[in-house]
Amino acid sequence: MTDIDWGALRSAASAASARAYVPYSHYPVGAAALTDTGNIVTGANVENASYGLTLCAECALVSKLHTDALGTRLVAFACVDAAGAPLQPCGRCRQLLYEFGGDELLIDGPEGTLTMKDILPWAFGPAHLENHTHLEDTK
Ligand SMILES: O=c1ccn([C@H]2C[C@H](O)[C@@H](CO)O2)c(=O)[nH]1
Ligand SMILES: [Zn+2]
Repeated sequence: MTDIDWGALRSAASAASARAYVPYSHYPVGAAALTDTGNIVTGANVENASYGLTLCAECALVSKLHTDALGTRLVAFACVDAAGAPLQPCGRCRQLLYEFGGDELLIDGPEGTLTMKDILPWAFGPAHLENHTHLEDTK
């Protein structure tokens, strides 16, 4: 798909970052994605006094994808820092996004469009859990 409105996605991500809860890092992150149903889903990071429990912006996004019925698959994804510059998803978030976008998910990169396969090669995903033999079935 070549007709992605990356400007609109970045704007949506920036708007979402204004809703970040970042009293500890003071590092707001906003994420936005175009879904298979043509909706835009967003998320912002939500920190916690127990720092390690912080939810990344992408975590909020994938949760809202389903809870707000905005689609089932992600088509294109953008993430921005407070300055509106493209931000690379952390490793955990790459895996979270892979579940709903797969190898073909388009990613807004610093020098053009990347794919999920570029930033998470040889990914583990839902396909690996299909048609496998359950341990119980072998008994
Ligand atoms: O992919 C990422 C990487 C970091 N953060 C957030 C987590 C934390 O609140 C802040 C600093 O790490 O940035 C995200 O939301 N997404
Ligand atoms: Zn993350």
